[in-house]
Amino acid sequence: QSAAPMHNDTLYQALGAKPGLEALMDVFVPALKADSRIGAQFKDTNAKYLQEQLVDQICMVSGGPCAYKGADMKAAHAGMEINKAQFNALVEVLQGAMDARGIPFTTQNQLLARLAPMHRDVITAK
Ligand code: HEM
Repeated sequence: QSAAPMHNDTLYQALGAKPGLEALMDVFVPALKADSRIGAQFKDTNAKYLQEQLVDQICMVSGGPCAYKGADMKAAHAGMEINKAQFNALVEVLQGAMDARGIPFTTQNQLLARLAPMHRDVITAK
């Protein structure tokens, strides 16, 4: 059986495919909960569930063979009054996690570029 990808999965592979994303989320979600700026917003969040959703979502947006089945970004963050500073804080925590996992800077920026448009659905406060 040929493994010819139906689409470009270069970014997914650069992130270490499924094992790489799982390892990244093992660092990222605890770091989010520990963050002094936004950690409190995740205090009641089930880390395992969030990690699984993020693995599937990032797998999908990076071109991997996954289907994200969680809530859409607008619904997931509705009523949270997330502002731009909080969004940027999450991005910083993600950068820190990617650094800790040794993900190259260009790969980091490619992922961030694919997540950035989600700000329209996530940020609902000034
Ligand atoms: C690009 C930016 C972001 C992405 C890709 C993202 C992704 C996600 C995903 C996939 C979920 C799970 C949805 C589900 O329940 O099915 C989620 C939930 C959540 N997100 Fe985000 N998020 C982003 C930004 C933020 C920011 C900036 C905050 C707050 C500072 C935040 C706070 C939360 C919280 C509190 C939950 C709910 C977890 C729970 O159910 O307890 N998110 N997010």
